[in-house]
Amino acid sequence: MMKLNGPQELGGLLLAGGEGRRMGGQDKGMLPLCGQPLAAHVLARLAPQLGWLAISANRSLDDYRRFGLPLWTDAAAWQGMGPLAALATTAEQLPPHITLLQLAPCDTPDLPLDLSATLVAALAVSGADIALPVTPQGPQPACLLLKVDVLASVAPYLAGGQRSIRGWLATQRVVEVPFADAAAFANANDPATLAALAAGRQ
Ligand SMILES: Nc1nc2c(ncn2[C@@H]2O[C@H](COP(=O)(O)OP(=O)(O)OP(=O)(O)O)[C@@H](O)[C@H]2O)c(=O)[nH]1
Repeated sequence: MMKLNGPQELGGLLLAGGEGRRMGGQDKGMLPLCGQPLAAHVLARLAPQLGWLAISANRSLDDYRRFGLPLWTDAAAWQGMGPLAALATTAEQLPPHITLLQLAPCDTPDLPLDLSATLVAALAVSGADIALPVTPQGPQPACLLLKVDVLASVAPYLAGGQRSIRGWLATQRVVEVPFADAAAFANANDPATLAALAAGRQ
């Protein structure tokens, strides 16, 4: 069982429900990196930062269940609509004591260990509702931190025919938070990047 050492009200959601087209349709979170599934690496980076953690996945459910965390699939109404489908579903599943939610994709094994604390601090000083990490390579929307109140706006956004997480962010109060280390956000979207991450660990 994973040790969750962060503040009680700070939850996290591992986004693992994508189709992995650039990875030939494989379930990225379950691909091995140094003998462990990619998702296990991400969860190990997140758990010390958070008080609660859940997984959003649409296949390999028996494998994801082994992490011993709450697990749900995208609601039928939002299937195939991308990461916002996970958020629309999560809005209905979150325990009430969670007020802040950290997102992370299942394919970023080197996330900063101060990711959530940095984003929480930025939210507090800015008065924004969402803290968006920005590295020298650009914004990292799959790693944002949000106040759970904003989740209520996701289902209407999807119902209006839109799917883009960047488009949804444009409707929200967002503070951009710089992270200098782009490599910490490297994600194994395709076989070459996964191979490079593996080579970097040898
Ligand atoms: N729950 C859920 N998660 C998703 C969905 N689409 C993408 N994700 C997750 O969101 C994160 C970012 O998405 P991408 O990196 O584009 O992943 P992907 O869609 O599997 O990959 P490509 O098909 O190659 O674009 C990944 O961790 C995905 O697993 C979805 O429809 N539902």
